[in-house]
Amino acid sequence: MAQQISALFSHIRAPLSTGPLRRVRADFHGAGVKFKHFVSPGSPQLGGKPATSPVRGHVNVALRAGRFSTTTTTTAAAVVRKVSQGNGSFSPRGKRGWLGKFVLGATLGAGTAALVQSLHTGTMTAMAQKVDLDSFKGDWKETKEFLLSLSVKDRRQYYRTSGFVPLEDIPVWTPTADVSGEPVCLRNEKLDQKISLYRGDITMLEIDAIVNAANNSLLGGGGVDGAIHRAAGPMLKKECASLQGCETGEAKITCGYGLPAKYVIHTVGPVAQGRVEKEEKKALRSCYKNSLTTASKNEARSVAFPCISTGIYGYPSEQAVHEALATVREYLNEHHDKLDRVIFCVFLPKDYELYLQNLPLYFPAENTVKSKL
Ligand SMILES: NC(=O)c1ccc[n+]([C@H]2O[C@H](COP(=O)([O-])OP(=O)(O)OC[C@H]3O[C@@H](n4cnc5c(N)ncnc54)[C@H](O)[C@@H]3O)[C@@H](O)[C@H]2O)c1
Repeated sequence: MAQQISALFSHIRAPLSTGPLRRVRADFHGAGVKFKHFVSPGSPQLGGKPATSPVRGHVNVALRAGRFSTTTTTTAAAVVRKVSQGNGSFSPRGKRGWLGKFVLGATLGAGTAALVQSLHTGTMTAMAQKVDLDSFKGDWKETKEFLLSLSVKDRRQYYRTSGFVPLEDIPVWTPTADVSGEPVCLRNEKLDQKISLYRGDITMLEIDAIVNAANNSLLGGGGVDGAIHRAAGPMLKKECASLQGCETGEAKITCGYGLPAKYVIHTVGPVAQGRVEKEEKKALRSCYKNSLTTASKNEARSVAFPCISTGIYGYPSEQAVHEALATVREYLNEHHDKLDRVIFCVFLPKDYELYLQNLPLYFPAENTVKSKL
C-alpha cells in the first residue's frame, strides 16, 4: 500500500511553498483528473499561511518510517481512484478543497501515525534490551507493561522455567457416569468443557493466571508460594511489595514476570491447623471466589488453582476439596462466559485422588437438565 501512495505522489516535485500547485494539477491531469480550481499557497483554504511543507515531504516521512496505516493509504488511494474514475473533473475548492485537505490530512495523519508507531516500536525495542528478569534492579511497572504487551509467543523468550505446558496440552476433564455418591449439583453441559484436573507444577502452566497460596505479607515464603516466586524472579516480589499485603480470603493480581503464566493472583488461605470452623470455611471459599472475580476483571480466561491452605496452613484436604469445587461451580453458573478454563492443579497423589472422586459430584454427567446458562 505504501508503494501505491508513493506512486500516487511520486511526481509531486514542486513543494507547495514555491507557488501554485501547478505540478500537482498537471500530475492529477495526467491521472485523468481535471482541477477546476486548485489551492494556492496563501489562499484562504490554507488558512492564509503559505504551505510550509511539501505534501511529498510528509509522504516521505511516512514512507521512511515504513509505516503507512493500510486504512489511510487505502482511503487516500481510493479517494483519488474514485475521483479519477469520475467525470474527470472536480473542484477541490468546490467543496472547500476537500480533496487537498483530505489527502494532506490523510498523509499528515499517516505521517503522525507512522511517527507515533515508530516511536512506540523504538521504545519497545529499547525496553526489550533492558528487561532483566533475573535482577532485582529495573522498574517493575515498566517491565510489567512491556511483558503484558507481548503476545504469548513473544513472551516465551522471557520464561525462567525449564519448560512450559501450553493450555492446549492440559486436557479438559470429562464427567464420568459412575459417581460414588449423590451429585451435589445438576449437570450443566456448558460447563463440561471448562474444567481440568492437572497433576504437576503450577509454575509451568502457560495460561492467563495461576493462583498463589500466599501469606498476608505477599512477600513470598515456601511451598507453592516459594515455587512461584522462584520461577517468576525477583521482579515479582517488587510488585508484591507495592500491594501492601493481602487480607485472608482476599485476592490481588500481579504480572507473572518470568513465569509462563501472564498473571499471578495471590490469595491468602485460612490457617486451619486441622480445625475447620465456619470462619475457615468461609475464608477458603472467598479465596476461590475472589481469585476468579479478579481473573475476570483482568480478562484472564484460563485460571489454575493449587490446593489452597492444605499445606503448611493445615486445612484438611478432604474438606478443602468440597469448598474449592462448590465455589468454582457456583461462580461458573453465574459467569461461565467470563472463563474458558478453570484448572485444579494438584501436586500430591492424595489430592489427585480426592479431586477425581469429588469432581463428578459438582460437575455430574447424569440427569442432564436444560442449561439455565
Ligand atoms: N510449605 C512450606 O514449606 C511453606 C513454608 C513457608 C510458607 N509457605 C507457604 O505456605 C503458606 C500458605 O500455606 P498453604 O497451605 O496455603 O500453602 P502450601 O504450603 O504451599 O501448600 C498448598 C498446596 O500447594 C501444593 N504445592 C506445593 N508446590 C506446588 C507447585 N509447585 N505446584 C502446585 N502445587 C504445589 C502443596 O502440595 C499443597 O497441596 C504461606 O506462608 C506460603 O508462603 C509454605
